[in-house]
Amino acid sequence: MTSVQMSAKDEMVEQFLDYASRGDLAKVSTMISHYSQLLKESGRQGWTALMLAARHGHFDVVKALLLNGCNKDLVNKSGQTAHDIAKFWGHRHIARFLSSSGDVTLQGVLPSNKSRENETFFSREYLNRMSDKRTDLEWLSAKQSSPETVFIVFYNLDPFVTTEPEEMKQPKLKLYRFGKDSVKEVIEKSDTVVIFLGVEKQECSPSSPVSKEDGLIAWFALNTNNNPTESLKVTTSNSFFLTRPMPRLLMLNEDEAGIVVQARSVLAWHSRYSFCPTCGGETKVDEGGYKRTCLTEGCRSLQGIDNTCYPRVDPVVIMLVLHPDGNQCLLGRKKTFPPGIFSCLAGFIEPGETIENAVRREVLEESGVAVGPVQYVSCQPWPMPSSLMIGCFAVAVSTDIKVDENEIEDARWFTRQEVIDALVKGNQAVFFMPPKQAIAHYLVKHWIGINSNL
Ligand SMILES: NC(=O)c1ccc[n+]([C@@H]2O[C@H](COP(=O)([O-])OP(=O)(O)OC[C@H]3O[C@@H](n4cnc5c(N)ncnc54)[C@H](O)[C@@H]3O)[C@@H](O)[C@H]2O)c1
Ligand SMILES: [Mg+2]
Ligand SMILES: [Mg+2]
Ligand SMILES: [Mg+2]
Ligand SMILES: [Zn+2]
Repeated sequence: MTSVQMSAKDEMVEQFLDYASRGDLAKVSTMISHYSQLLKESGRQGWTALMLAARHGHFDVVKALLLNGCNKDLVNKSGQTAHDIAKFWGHRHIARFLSSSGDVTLQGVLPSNKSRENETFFSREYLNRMSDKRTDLEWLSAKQSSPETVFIVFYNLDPFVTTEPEEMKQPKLKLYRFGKDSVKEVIEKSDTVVIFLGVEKQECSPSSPVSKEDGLIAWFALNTNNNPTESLKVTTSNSFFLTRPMPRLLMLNEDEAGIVVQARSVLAWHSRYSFCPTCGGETKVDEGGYKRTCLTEGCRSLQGIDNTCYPRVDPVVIMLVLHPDGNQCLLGRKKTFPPGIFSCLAGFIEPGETIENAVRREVLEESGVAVGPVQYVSCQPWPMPSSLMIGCFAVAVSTDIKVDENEIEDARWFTRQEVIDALVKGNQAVFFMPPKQAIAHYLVKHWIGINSNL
């Protein structure tokens, strides 16, 4: 390392220690979020930031440093820990906090995450995808002409659904299951894309007829941009294309919601990527709809693994940011939300970014709040058109809010009680929650459910 680099680093450490001595929580948090190795640094006489914050009685800085994983057992050149220092200078609450076994650190604020998988709406897998069959053209073709095979139909990415008359008040929608003869005409049209979804898991459908060939009931989905109503042979009333999919897709039953998210995301990819993104040439649909192969000889997309050939999934972090006091959470609203709704902050993960860093960046960008520990909770495929919402809890290490008005309209800390009211009191609450099928709702409920005595 050159002397210039050395002095730049020394200067940064000195500044960090100075902020800790003066109790500047925002500056300390921002520096840690950029250079976490600062937590290990010490200055004159081996004093760390934790020791300096303890010396000067800055409880919030001590907490933030510990939440970020600072080692409280380090000693200075006089052999004192941060705890010894806090005690010596009479900051009893800090000494008590440092001697407690770190309860108020990560585990204290975050609900415990018992490693069970948390199921969200859209996440249930009703079908076995059988990806090995996607290249078996003979098998796919036999299944497409089998009378047991189920076809679901989309028009401009809206699924054809049906509802029972007695359920009309609060309709639970079902996918309309077409047989091969009903969709024959539509499949033959040149703009129609057909994809293979999978086969029914045997245990899910004990009453279904069993296919004669191999006992597997295959499902296919198709999308067309020309209204297919005339050519489809529909035998029931109360059946229609589900236009304005959001929020109406949330009325699907849970088993079929998982099928729709798979089908709609892949079909949306086909409708947006008609040509090769590498050379602009024509492509053909391969692998049961899970690949588009460029037809231009020598195209770079044909060499090695090329991700433009495969359907895309866009990872999005969505996070419930918890206040360091463990009793409030940060929610925000976009201008486009219906009046009164506040939700978890969210944002697309960028290339080369971890889930944790995306959470920290998006929260800082949108609300100005610095985040320390991040814990994964659950995820949700989201068919608008192909996001994977990655739900996390995160602990704030600074609490002042400065909203980026380009992204969101408002962000606030809500108390546990306000959140409980929003969940149970509806109109009398100070704000509204997103619908129960959204992972934002799930995260909030999970936080309340685990930590409260409800
Ligand atoms: N904010 C919420 O409460 C919430 C809740 C549920 C679902 N979602 C979904 O999460 C997604 C991301 O949230 P956000 O809009 O706040 O993200 P964001 O904060 O990253 O901001 C969105 C902006 O990011 C850019 N962007 C970067 N990568 C993109 C990509 N792959 N696709 C589209 N735009 C991209 C675009 O300019 C876009 O306007 C949205 O699609 C939204 O439907 C958000
Ligand atoms: Mg953002
Ligand atoms: Mg956002
Ligand atoms: Mg973003
Ligand atoms: Zn190409």
